[in-house]
Amino acid sequence: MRHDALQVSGLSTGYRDRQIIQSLSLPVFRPGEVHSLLGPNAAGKSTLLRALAGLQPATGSVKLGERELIGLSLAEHARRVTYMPQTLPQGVALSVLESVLGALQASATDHPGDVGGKAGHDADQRRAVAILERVGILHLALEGLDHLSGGQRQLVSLAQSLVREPRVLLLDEPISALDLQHQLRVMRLVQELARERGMIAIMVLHDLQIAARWSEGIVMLSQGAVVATGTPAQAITPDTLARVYGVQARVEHCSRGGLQIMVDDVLPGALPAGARR
Ligand SMILES: Nc1ncnc2c1ncn2[C@@H]1O[C@H](COP(=O)(O)OP(=O)(O)OP(=O)(O)O)[C@@H](O)[C@H]1O
Repeated sequence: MRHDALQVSGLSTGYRDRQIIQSLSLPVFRPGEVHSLLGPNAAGKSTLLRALAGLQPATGSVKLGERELIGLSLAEHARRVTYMPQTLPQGVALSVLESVLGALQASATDHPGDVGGKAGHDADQRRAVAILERVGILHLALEGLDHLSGGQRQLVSLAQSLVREPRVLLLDEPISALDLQHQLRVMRLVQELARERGMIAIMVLHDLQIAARWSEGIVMLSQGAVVATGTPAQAITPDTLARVYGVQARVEHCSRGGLQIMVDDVLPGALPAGARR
């Protein structure tokens, strides 16, 4: 297994008529770590993840170890970085197991040593079943994707990403549709897999409390720019919450190392978070 760090520097990206992120640099992401990307609506979080995944044009540098990812073909990029989108596409007539197998086979070139034929097929089946089991949805294996609830679809999307065993996993609001128990299970699973595989996980979250509990590092983004980085305690402070979200908040440090975040009010004169000033 390769254990390379991810280094983002001078990254710019946006859409045809509008630059969203301008020359953004981030602290190094190390193998085995979980990081959270926070910020208000429209801050540019998804745009940044999609640029890191090679899904939209960008300039600057995104290096995994010594390898520059910007400019790689989509297939080459996808061999190293997997992006879990906010939603699964609708109208796909596949079972859960078939969709996870499909995700694995689409990444077949990641594993050039893999055997083909029946042995290869059996190995893929075992791998898909194993990931369904770890995500806790093996009982849904033969269910059609279009018969699933929103939360179940989100778990399938996670399984499709994890089965590819990427070196960098980018998750866009992976727990937004999940109940409390599933939120905890998913965060724990991502942390475990990051450590087991030496994978770098970067996720967009809106729940600051969860981000603080499960992340080694935080990146706080506002209007396409980095406002704060560091450990949860360094990055999530009353000052950064006021600047980024326009709220008056208290942050208390718990004895078990977590943060307790209490939002008391919207600051007087604050624009809706994310609105351009
Ligand atoms: N396909 C697109 N074409 C043009 N502009 C876009 C496109 N997608 C997003 N944007 C714009 O880019 C900006 C950043 O959007 P982005 O989706 O990255 O924000 P975000 O931080 O992920 O927000 P949220 O928390 O609401 O999901 C927004 O102003 C949005 O309108």
